[in-house]
Amino acid sequence: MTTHILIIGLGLIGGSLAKALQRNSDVHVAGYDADALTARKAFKMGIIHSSPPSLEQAASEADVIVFATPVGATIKLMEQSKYWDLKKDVILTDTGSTKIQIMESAKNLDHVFIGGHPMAGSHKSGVEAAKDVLFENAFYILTPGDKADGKSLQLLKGLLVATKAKIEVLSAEEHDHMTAIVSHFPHLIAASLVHQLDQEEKFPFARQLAAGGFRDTTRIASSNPEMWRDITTQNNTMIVQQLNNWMEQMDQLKDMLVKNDPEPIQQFFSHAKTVRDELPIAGHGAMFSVFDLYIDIPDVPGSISELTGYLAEEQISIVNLRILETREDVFGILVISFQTAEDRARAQKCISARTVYDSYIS
Ligand SMILES: NC(=O)C1=CN([C@@H]2O[C@H](COP(=O)(O)OP(=O)(O)OC[C@H]3O[C@@H](n4cnc5c(N)ncnc54)[C@H](O)[C@@H]3O)[C@@H](O)[C@H]2O)C=CC1
Ligand SMILES: O=C(O)C(=O)Cc1ccc(O)cc1
Repeated sequence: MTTHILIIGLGLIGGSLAKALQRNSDVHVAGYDADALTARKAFKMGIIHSSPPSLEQAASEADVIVFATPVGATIKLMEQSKYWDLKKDVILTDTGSTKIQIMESAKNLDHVFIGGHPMAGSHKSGVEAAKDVLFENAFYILTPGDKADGKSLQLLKGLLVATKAKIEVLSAEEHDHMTAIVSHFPHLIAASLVHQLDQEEKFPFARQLAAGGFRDTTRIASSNPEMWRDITTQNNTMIVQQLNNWMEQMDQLKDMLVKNDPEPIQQFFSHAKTVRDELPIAGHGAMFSVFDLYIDIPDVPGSISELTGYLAEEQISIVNLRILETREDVFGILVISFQTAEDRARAQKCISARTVYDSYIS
């Protein structure tokens, strides 16, 4: 029997999920977006099987409904869904980055709601950025509501196997506490570092100097501002708690810097390095899994296309490609990201066999 899935919101996450869920046999994936052009694009790109004109009609035919909208819109849609004519056994779920407020809102619904958060993504948004491999090896958190039973949870988990994500069940509180630390608060710090650069008036040239470290640390400041407004206002209490801890730590850091004693300063960096270096590597417990390969390439026209050409010939797929702007001399560092460790190992072998460039894993 065909399982009818409706995805509401066809941006980066809804589009990627739609693509991945299509891998299931006997599913029909319908997609709806408030922006009609986005829905049309998603249909043309083959991301969804159908693009129904009426949300309520599509919802009434669905066995599973996924809210993949910004979390503010998700809460509004959940409220509206009370007035939709839904199937009795429908499973409602979402992809939002926050969970406490969404699960609070779910308590008012008459149907099963299982909160969801695929913990992979990027600073990009929109249907054009959707990829069926986005969630592979990433954690996919589920927070079942009080009406969810073993059967509904199993059904949803079964469909999500197609994403190749690692599914974990957590409480909404556990989820929001941990994501505040590893995801939400870092976005605020990244944005605040960029603000600090923007306020630099004496040396406007500093922007040109903003190189590797600054760019790495602030990449996520390029994320969608509306999405992060909603996340920050919903997970506000946990984020403010993080900010309080951070400010306490900054006071200690300031004291240490005013004393300017080299020993504790080195200790500060050394402890951070140890913890950072011991973080689980991508694909083995990390939130966002990409497998980066660093390649020293000469700064001459054609070197990137030469490399990517070799990888294409050996049918090794690339997820992302960037240049670390760290140097002023003749060599640059090209960072190529792969979906799996196996792809990265094959790429390294291919590069060492076919070029003279040094490649390494950080
Ligand atoms: N961007 C990321 O890296 C990640 C985002 N998330 C969460 O997933 C959700 C979606 O995020 P993205 O796909 O990145 O956003 P997006 O901005 O790429 O896509 C959101 C889509 O929802 C549509 N939309 C907005 N309001 C709507 C409404 N009322 N009805 C129907 N469609 C509506 C928009 O037109 C847009 O196409 C958010 O809740 C976000 O917190 C979760 C994991 C990662
Ligand atoms: O680009 C990045 O590294 C991200 O931070 C992506 C991201 C954004 C929101 C989430 O809820 C989960 C992952």
